[in-house]
Amino acid sequence: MEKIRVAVRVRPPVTPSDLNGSHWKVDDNCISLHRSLAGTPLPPALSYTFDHVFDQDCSNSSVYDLLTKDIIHAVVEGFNGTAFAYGQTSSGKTFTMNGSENDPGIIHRAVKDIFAKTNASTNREFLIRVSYMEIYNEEINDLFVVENQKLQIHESLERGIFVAGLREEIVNSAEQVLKLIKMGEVNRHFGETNMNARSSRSHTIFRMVIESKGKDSGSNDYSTLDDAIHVSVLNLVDLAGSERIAKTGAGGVRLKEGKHINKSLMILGNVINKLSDGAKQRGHIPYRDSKLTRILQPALGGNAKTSIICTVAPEEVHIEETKGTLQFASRAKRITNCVQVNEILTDAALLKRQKLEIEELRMKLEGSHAGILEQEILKLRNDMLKYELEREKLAMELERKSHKERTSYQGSGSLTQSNKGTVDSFSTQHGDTFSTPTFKPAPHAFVAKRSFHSDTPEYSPLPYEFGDVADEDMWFKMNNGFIADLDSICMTPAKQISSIPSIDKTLDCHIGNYEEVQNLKRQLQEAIDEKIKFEEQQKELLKLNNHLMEEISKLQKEAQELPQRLRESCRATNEEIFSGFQSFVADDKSTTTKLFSRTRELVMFLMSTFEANVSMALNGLKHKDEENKSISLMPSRQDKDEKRIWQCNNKYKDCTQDASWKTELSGEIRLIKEQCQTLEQELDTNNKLLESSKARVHNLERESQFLLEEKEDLLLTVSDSSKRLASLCQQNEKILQDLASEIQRRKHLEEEIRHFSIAFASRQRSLMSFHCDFKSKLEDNLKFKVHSSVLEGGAFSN
Ligand SMILES: Nc1ncnc2c1ncn2[C@@H]1O[C@H](COP(=O)(O)OP(=O)(O)OP(=O)(O)O)[C@@H](O)[C@H]1O
Repeated sequence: MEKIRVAVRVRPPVTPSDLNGSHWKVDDNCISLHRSLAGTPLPPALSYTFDHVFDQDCSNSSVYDLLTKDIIHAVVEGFNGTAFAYGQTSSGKTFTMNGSENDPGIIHRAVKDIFAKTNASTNREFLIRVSYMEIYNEEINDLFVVENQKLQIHESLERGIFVAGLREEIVNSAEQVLKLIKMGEVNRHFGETNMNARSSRSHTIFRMVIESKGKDSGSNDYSTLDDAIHVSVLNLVDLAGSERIAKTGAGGVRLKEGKHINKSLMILGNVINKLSDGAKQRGHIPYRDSKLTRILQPALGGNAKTSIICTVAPEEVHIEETKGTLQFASRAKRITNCVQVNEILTDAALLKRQKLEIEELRMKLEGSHAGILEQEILKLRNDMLKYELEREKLAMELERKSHKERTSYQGSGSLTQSNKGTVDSFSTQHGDTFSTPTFKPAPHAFVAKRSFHSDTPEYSPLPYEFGDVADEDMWFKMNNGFIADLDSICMTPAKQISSIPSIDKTLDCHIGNYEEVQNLKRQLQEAIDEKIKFEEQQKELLKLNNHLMEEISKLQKEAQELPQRLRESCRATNEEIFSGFQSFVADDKSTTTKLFSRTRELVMFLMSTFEANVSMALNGLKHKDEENKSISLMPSRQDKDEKRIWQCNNKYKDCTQDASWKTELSGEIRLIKEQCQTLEQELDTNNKLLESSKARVHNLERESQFLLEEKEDLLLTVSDSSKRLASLCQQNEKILQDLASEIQRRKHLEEEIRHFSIAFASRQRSLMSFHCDFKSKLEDNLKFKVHSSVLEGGAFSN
């Protein structure tokens, strides 16, 4: 987390006479109001502290070195950076950003510095692209290509927020960039106002995208990650200045520009206000309310190192604006950004990183569960070898003994019938003499693959019953194709092992078992890997889902706020117009006052109708045609005049009957003349007032036209937002479906792993029990042989 750096710069006074009369005092990093407006008391403790405060003697070079240089250097290292100038009109923003011939500004110095840094770098190579745009009357224009106008802002996961269609020039020297900037400046909107002979009428954003990657070292060392590509963006912004229409004397085009400038700066102020509230209280940040805040979104509370230079004018007339700028700067100071290097991993770098991760995971696994498993497998393998050796020993012993017997039988002739009977009866008693499962000689299907010799078959350890094995298919799969023909398992009549398996064969058998165990281990490892992969995928999908949910809730909130905002803006304009009227009309008894109060009523009516229409339109209701209401603007003047003439005529009739009618008549005529004159004068004034009110009505009409346009814009935004919302909902649903199916797959996989483990354990068990069986049978057999030889010995001696 990193705080936005904020500095204040005081411009030198325009006229030298103001030099000693500055109301602001700069003291180190502190600026304070030390003299109030003439005739007003000094407000208590109006003092502000910032990262830097530059007084009027400060040069652009100091501003750059102290405020921006570090950010520019960080941009070369892969961090995003933004520097912008904020302040009222004519306070010195353009001077700070662009500078002059003798004292180049921040943009010029940043460009030079970036190329000096990149050229000096020995271990990374760079690709630099530049673009230059302006936001004029809330439309984005490309300053490199005049035809590229009204560009749109888009957002994507890969590129973040970007302006579609903006020309980006690949550059390789500072001189080339400065030339391009000069070309761009020609297309920028400047205009003359009362405050500034060359006032910026648009916000400009000069952007440098710096990509870099490590120079190929040819090393295969996975511990270095130099293959990662850094992509950083530097925005150098010269904002248009806030202005009071009364001061700038703007009208026509300038007025329209001024309104757009003020509106977007007001939204910037709102964004800064919200961000300065702190993470908990801030709620929704209205970045989308203007193109400027949308483009600067990463710089305000996002992933960028940001510096703001707030420029102020020292003159007494600008005290209020200066206070406003300082308050803006104080709030901006509280904002923290979350800064990190922007890395893109190439395939090679990704491979390196993944190998490292795999290596780490393997080590972790080896250190935990896998180690235990491996040890268990080794122990089992040793036990198996031990059993095999014992079996061999017994078999050899048996063979030796039977060989001895055979030679003794051959020497002594055939057995007597009775002896034979004893042997047979023993055999019958035990079923098979050696009690080993052998195979029907004909189909010879069981354990075909594993047998090295058909006459000395090997045995596949069959589970006792399939109930022990969780899944039959899994068991067959595990058995590696050794399909058991269960019918073929039977106890054949006594069949002696003709020869003892050679040491080599036993070894082969061990190798076979070992390979099998290895194979199983590998399968197990693969299953675990796949499980981990699915878990990661699931995590990513969950992340994406959360992000989309956030977006949706943001859009919903915005859609809810729109009608309210529209209503507020209508009301504000209304109030502004009427307060203008109020100030215009001094005498509230004159005809003009009456006229204006009628006009006010009319406008109020128009505004409320407009407001109602807007809310109806926003609610999606159909506007019902209202009956035309005729409103008379003025009280009927004709009626009054007729009344007056009628009164005069009556008087005249009376007077003719009077003797002194002549004197009275002349007096009356004089009076009428005077009245006529007054009326004419009044008429004149009224005509003038009418003219001016016509002009005002015209202005009002223009205002309402603007409002209508704004309304249309807002409606368009609403419909766009709804469309986006719908598409986001669809996307979200799809992702949820994918997520569900992934979860299902994972469950299957886990189930399979479980079955596999059960089957594996059962197989181990059956192997062990087989060996125990085999061993006990051999021992029985040996005992029997010993017994029979004892018997035979007895018979012979008899
Ligand atoms: N620090 C400074 N030193 C010398 N002259 C300055 C300084 N700051 C501003 N000026 C001069 O003041 C005038 C107005 O400055 P500038 O055009 O930069 O203001 P601005 O804030 O960009 O205004 P606008 O918002 O209207 O574009 C220019 O003539 C400029 O040269």
